[in-house]
Amino acid sequence: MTKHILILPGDGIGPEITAEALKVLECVKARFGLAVEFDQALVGGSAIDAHGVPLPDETLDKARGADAILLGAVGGPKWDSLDMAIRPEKGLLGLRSGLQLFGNLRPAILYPQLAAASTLKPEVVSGLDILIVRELTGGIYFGQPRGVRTLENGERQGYNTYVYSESEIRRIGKVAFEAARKRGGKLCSVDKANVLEVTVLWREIMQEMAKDYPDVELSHMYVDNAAMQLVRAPKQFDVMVTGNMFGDILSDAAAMLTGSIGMLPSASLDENGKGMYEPCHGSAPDIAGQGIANPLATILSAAMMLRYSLAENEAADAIEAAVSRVLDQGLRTADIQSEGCQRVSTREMGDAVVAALA
Ligand SMILES: NC(=O)C1=CN([C@@H]2O[C@H](COP(=O)(O)OP(=O)(O)OC[C@H]3O[C@@H](n4cnc5c(N)ncnc54)[C@H](O)[C@@H]3O)[C@@H](O)[C@H]2O)C=CC1
Ligand SMILES: CC(C)CC(=O)C(=O)O
Ligand SMILES: [Mg+2]
Repeated sequence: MTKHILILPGDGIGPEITAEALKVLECVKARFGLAVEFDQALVGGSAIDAHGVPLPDETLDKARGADAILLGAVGGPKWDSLDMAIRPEKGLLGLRSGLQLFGNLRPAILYPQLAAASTLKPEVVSGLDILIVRELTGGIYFGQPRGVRTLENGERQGYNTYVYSESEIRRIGKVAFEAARKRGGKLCSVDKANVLEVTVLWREIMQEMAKDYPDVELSHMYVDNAAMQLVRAPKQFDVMVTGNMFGDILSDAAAMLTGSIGMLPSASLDENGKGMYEPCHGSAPDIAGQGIANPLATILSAAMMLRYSLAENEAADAIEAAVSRVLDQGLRTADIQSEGCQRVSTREMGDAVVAALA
């Protein structure tokens, strides 16, 4: 049966990088005879410009009907960033919550060819392969009440609510424990249980769940220490599980260990394995339109999509091997450039991956 993939290019570098991922997907479709069809829709600023809203009903309907979604990135200085992303009913967060994509997998893997691009010394980072499991549809990004209010003394006050229910913690815990079981058997739960009650509950539930996973070694770490440990000795981690905001921040930090945020893919999954796949970075307005963005995080997200939502493991493996081959050839976009390597554009990088696949 034909599978339907919805591509949401978004804004800024989004259209540039998704175009390269689509070329790669078309190539594996032909090579492996995949029964997939592609459709596109607007989200973010491009949707505001066309329809006045960041998440048009048509886009949400198409997303609901698709077997998997590949997203570039949304946002930019032209649009109100809260409209774009943060208000739960809108934009990217509306898409994530509307589809119940609570399980965000963000693998931070250092390709050995990029050791020189990492911000850490080779001996600290070589062989790095960690998985950050981030809760994606709850926590402070969604908690109510939220807003800006005027106090009696006339001063304005901004407020948000950090809330997690037990069931939300359990379902992300399950994703993390299962992932740890399949990988190195180590899970570090990151919280701020010395200050925030919500994360005291988070820690308690992780401890309870650990009884069902005797093969997984569970540890706990406060988020401030976790940020420090990530840049001090990242290989101590195997799987990390944390809430929405902490995971957002820690994964950007982890990105630099791999050389660039342009290398970090992600999968956002619902309970049945339906998913949206996107690079961890944003729309990079500072480099949009210049043809210099790194498309590899999006191409690697497409590989995750084939593996997790379409069960096309061979095609996914082929894409990942092609990315590795291109790096072997010394081809680098600006963000991962190092001495002796050949600088290529976004399009040239996409073309090189396609050539490596052939
Ligand atoms: N998933 C999404 O759609 C996300 C959207 N955003 C939105 O993106 C806009 C920009 O946000 P920023 O905080 O600047 O984060 P950003 O991730 O877009 O950019 C941060 C830095 O990384 C660089 N960068 C990002 N992706 C790159 C790539 N593929 N190749 C080379 N360099 C890359 C950018 O040039 C910039 O210097 C904002 O409107 C923000 O709300 C931010 C994060 C995620
Ligand atoms: C709207 C933001 C939460 C997007 C973001 O920074 C992310 O998902 O990494
Ligand atoms: Mg982020």
